[in-house]
Amino acid sequence: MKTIIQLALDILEIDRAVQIAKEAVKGDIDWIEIGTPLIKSEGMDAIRTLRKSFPGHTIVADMKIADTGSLEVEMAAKAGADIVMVMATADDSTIKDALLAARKYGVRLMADLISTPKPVQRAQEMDRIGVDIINIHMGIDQQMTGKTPVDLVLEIASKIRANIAVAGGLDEQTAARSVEAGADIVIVGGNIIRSDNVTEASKKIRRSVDNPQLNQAKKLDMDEEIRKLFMEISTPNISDAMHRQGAMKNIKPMLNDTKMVGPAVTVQTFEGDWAKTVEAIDEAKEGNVIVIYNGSSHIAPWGGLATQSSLNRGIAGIVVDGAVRDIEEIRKIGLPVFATSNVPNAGDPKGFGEVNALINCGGQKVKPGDYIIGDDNGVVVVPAERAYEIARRAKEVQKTEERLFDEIRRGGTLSEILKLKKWEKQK
Ligand SMILES: O=C([C@H](O)CO)[C@H](O)[C@H](O)COP(=O)(O)O
Repeated sequence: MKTIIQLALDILEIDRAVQIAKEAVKGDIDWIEIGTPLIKSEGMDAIRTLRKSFPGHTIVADMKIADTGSLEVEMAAKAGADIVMVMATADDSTIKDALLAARKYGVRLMADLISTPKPVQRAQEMDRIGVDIINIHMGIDQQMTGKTPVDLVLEIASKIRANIAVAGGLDEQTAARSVEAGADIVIVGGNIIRSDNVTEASKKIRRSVDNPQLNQAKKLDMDEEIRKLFMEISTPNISDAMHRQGAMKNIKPMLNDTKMVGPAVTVQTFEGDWAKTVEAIDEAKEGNVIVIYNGSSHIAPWGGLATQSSLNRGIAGIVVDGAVRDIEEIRKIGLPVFATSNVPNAGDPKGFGEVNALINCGGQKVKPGDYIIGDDNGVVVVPAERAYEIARRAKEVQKTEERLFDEIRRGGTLSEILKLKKWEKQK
């Protein structure tokens, strides 16, 4: 059986959803899902509109039914859905009643295993009850913490007869791996709908599910993946993902077109004392960012010789809450340096302070190992324990913006496209 690609329209505005679906259909997706956010935003009219716009396509309504199974299946079916989704965590009575309604109105029932405590056991129960499709699903928030549905597909596929769908941040590689593991339907949202070229993104998923053996890229370890993601995204993307936490105040790049990512080695020093700052270079490992609190914008604890030494050690960059000097040499060396100011004066190597203490830099707490990302906008710090999650969330911010840029380039303004007035806080 040909693998089915289900496009998940997790978008709030119906016009944008229809437009994105048109572009995705050109890229050969099969089923069109009205995502839960769209249903919540536009109600059953979203199903009606997509039914009318795509008469030849299978329409899936991600109702995430948790109760009153029969009533909600009936609503979605009458609005034009061919497949209706129910939560596998719902009570068996809800699932059974939803199934009866599905049979009555000639639609199929898909059970979503999202947040199910025992997914293998629950998948078997859904299968016994007679649900048509079982969706092995890691929710968008779960994905941000590194969870993926692919391994579960392999575990469940051999144990049930129902068709298997899989969802949860799928891209070309994970879609291909899911097909190899036994998925019949791959559900893709973000990696198509937030692309600035929806048709091409859909075609890529098509190619990968049709030839899954050709799409087995090497899996990166967690640190490699965090670094790769942070290199691809901007500090504004990260600030958005952190709800405006993490940006350092008054710290500016000393170079243009600069980009820096790495775990922190921290230095606490006192005005103009450059002993610990320079010793930190020898303690740091390749790829680290040295983050210094110095507290003076007039006496520099950092300059050209320290920058050259850092380059030799493979250090990724330097951040100083304080001044630096030898700016021409720093520019020539090309290593990313961020500071509050540049001045002619250096201090003395007195030896006060500490390497790898908890410090405050640019108004932000920084502990050793926290991720430091710098670019032409400034510097942000991401706590080590949230690095993967924030990198993933910031990537989603970037993808959303890329798509919006594309829509604005075609004409219109940001507030028109987002229907901003409609979403202002109601009094
Ligand atoms: O069902 C979904 C989610 O719970 C939001 O409603 C998504 O449609 C599903 O996860 C697919 O989207 P991506 O994970 O962005 O591919």
